[in-house]
Amino acid sequence: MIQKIDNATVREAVQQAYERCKNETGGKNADYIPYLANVPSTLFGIAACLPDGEVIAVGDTDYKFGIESVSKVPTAILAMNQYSAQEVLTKIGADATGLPFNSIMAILLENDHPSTPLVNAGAISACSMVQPVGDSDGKWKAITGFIEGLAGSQVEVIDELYKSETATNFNNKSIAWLLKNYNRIYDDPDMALDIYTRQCSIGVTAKQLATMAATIANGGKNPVTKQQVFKPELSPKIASMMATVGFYEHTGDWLFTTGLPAKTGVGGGIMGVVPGVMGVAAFAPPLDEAGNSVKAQKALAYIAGHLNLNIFGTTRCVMAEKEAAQA
Ligand SMILES: NC(=O)CC[C@H](N)C(=O)O
Repeated sequence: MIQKIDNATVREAVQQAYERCKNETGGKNADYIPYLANVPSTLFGIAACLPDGEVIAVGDTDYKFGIESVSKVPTAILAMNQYSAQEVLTKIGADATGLPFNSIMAILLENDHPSTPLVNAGAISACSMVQPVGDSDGKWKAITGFIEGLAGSQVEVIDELYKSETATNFNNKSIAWLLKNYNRIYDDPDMALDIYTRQCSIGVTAKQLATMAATIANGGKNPVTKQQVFKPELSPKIASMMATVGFYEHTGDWLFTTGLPAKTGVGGGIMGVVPGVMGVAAFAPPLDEAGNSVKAQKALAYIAGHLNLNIFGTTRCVMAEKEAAQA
């Protein structure tokens, strides 16, 4: 069955989600990265980006927060776009770990395999793959340029966050060197780790995350700038990775509840992709024990349920305007 929705229905759902969730007090800011502990816990914003380029935004959607693990998504797409989906599958993998994002045990259990670019190990490996190999500045330009293409606007590193992460990323150092031991780092390990740490420290707004998600949902074509950012065939590849591991050890619960491929970050952001339909995002710093924003999960779960966005559902949601424009 097809269910047509229009921009006004989405606006209403976003507003309702905001009202329903704004007083939610569960969770706690990440504190293993000192900067994140000090971000105001009451910040809350929701955004959706539609195929015609309209960005719906309610709450603190212009606040720049640390993108953190949501950055694993653009870098995974970039690596697939530069090489191929198959090569990323062979060199990194696409398996859910069912374990925390920074798990060393997952690498050992997967028999030397980073498993997926959407956990720390695979993300550091993906950073090592990004071309030009051996050129830190060139890699950084490729990554930030790619994120800007997806978001349709500029991004920059939050310096204080980058310093804070660099001073405390001992576990990630172990991951980078363990992967080097297994020949799963395809450039200098310290450089790959630095690129990873820097990409996690990029500041983004909920509006930018929603636009990034919409570009993925729209087959790599940014609905705001109309620029084709990556090969269309990579959209289902990245959406499947987000669906299988986007919430780490809570991924099954999330997917069961919402049916929405999405990716979280310990900065409090969540980016959700509704393939062929739209991008949604929410931001609120307090996290659950797996490192996923409590309020942002509630808000997006409400929107997904209300608009029938479940990709496993028997009712397929489509934008009415889009259909009319195509007719
Ligand atoms: N889940 C996350 O957002 C983790 C990102 C963080 N920079 C880390 O590597 O620990």
